[in-house]
Amino acid sequence: MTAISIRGLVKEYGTKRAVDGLDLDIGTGEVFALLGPNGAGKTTTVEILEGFRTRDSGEVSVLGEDPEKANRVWRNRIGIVLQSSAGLDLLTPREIIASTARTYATPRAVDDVIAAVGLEEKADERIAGLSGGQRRRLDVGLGIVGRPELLFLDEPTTGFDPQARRDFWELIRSLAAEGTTILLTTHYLDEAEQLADRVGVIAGGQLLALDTPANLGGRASEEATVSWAEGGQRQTLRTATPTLEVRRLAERFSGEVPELVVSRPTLEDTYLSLIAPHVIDEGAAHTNASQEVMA
Ligand SMILES: Nc1ncnc2c1ncn2[C@@H]1O[C@H](COP(=O)(O)OP(=O)(O)OP(=O)(O)O)[C@@H](O)[C@H]1O
Repeated sequence: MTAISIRGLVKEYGTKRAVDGLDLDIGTGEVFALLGPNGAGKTTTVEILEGFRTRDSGEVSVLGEDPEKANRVWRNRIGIVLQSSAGLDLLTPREIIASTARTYATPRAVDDVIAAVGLEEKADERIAGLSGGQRRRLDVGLGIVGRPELLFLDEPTTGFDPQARRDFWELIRSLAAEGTTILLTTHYLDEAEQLADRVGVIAGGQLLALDTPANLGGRASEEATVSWAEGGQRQTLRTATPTLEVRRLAERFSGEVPELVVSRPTLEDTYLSLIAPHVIDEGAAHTNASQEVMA
């Protein structure tokens, strides 16, 4: 079952090709993360899927309909997280969630939405008094109140503190467990790794890579780096068999290997090397932070 199907999608702004022949299928119930540098074409693609922008060519099907021709019934089956609470400072979260709920045939209970986005303590206070992260949670609440089959989340956790991000990830996991299909754009690689079944990397309006977070760009089969301290220096070797190397080291040291670290390329390393040829700011593309796994 396919929730979203895209074939040969093209969108131009004047002479600028923002989306350049994109093909992509997203399955029903899948959590899919669209990654890419600024200007890659993510928002354009997502807004075409939401029916907010027209395309120049290509075929698009979202929940079985062409978004350009879709009606209100279709719109009620999708959830979009917008800056919906902006300009509503005098209302409370409970009031705006309740009034939004009334526009749907089978909405979630207002208290359930408030609890799902962790706004119990702020539910009856004016929106003017909410922090940036709390407003964003309210926006997410408004996006899920209609029990959408498909939820679009555009950079959902920008401005969240670390605990709020983790709470939000739990919310997304519970929505996914209920069978909601989720299309997420994010600049946080850890968010994609935590949430997504698959990730797609786009740059210049084209799909560069499509895989599970663990396998993206052949990451799972990349060599590991083993390093340790010896003779007052840091020793490093790259190997396809890190367990064997660690065992050899353990035998040589007769036990604990000093300051042993085994690391593999992180999703961020792989992502940055995929997009490097497409990014003008070369310096930013050569960061090489490796995830360290203590063996
Ligand atoms: N309304 C518009 N008019 C003209 N050009 C546009 C318009 N919207 C987007 N673009 C251009 O199209 C390209 C893709 O933009 P888009 O917003 O889809 O990228 P993005 O991947 O969402 O970027 P970001 O991560 O910065 O949000 C960019 O070069 C952008 O300048």
